[in-house]
Amino acid sequence: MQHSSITEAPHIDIQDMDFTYSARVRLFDALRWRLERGSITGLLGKNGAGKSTFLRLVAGLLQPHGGAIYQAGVRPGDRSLALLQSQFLVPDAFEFPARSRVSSYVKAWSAFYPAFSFEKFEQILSDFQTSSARRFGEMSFGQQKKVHIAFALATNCPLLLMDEPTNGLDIPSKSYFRKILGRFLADEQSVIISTHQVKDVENLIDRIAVLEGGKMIFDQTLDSITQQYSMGLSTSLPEDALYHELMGGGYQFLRQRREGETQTPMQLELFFNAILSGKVNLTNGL
Ligand SMILES: Nc1ncnc2c1ncn2[C@@H]1O[C@H](COP(=O)(O)OP(=O)(O)OP(=O)(O)O)[C@@H](O)[C@H]1O
Repeated sequence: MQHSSITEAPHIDIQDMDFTYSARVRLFDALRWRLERGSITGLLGKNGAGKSTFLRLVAGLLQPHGGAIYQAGVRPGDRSLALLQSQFLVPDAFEFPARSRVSSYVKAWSAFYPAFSFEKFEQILSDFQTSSARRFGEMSFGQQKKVHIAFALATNCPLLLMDEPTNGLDIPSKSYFRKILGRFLADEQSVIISTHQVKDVENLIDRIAVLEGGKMIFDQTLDSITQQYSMGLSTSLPEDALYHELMGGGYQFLRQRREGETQTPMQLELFFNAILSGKVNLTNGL
């Protein structure tokens, strides 16, 4: 059902969405998911789980074949001007015009985004040690990706969708990426970052959503996960471990948090592997 008030509607509301690229393979099957405003969500899933497709559906670049998607109460597939001005997708693959200078490209395209901040754009590019005086044709893929990320943040759109944004970034730039998002996002903005490189989004995201087998099989905030579960390293395997991995001479384990026990830090990769192992019945938050 379409929401009557845009401000009351969840930021994203996906109702029994089906999607398929071919008659043989159904990629999403009655997928349900809701996202309230103001979080940085890590959209996790194995290669081919459908993360890029999911972001394109949320952005309205693809249409669901069954069910419905609402973004702030409206269907993104209708591509209304108000919706296009309120979201920005950083795709995994892109091509900028090689002969254009970054500055002239940004001047032209920023006109579509009423809240665009040139100051923010220049600041982020400078933090990334990249200059808007350069032509795209002279820049590496990673440098062009930095322009895309800087542009996305400078739009000040309420919804930012980023498909594997750290692909192509070197190690210092990955760390800058995390700092920049922490520094330049407003509280009410929502960001969805898809990745299969879980470590890249550690200490950045505040919730995780996991795509697997055509559904969103898990969605919870990191805080609620660490309230329920303890993660750590031990030379002997705790009896109550729900999941473990061998690590050096010991075990990296996940178990239910015991009463009164201090919360342990989130170990994203371990937790993601535990979800995908299918061996543990974690509270999925859905
Ligand atoms: N345009 C297309 N036509 C047909 N099949 C496609 C198309 N795009 C993607 N697929 C298939 O849909 C599935 C999901 O692809 P998608 O790129 O959305 O996954 P992903 O989770 O983003 O993968 P990765 O982590 O490898 O980037 C894959 O099996 C892929 O082969």
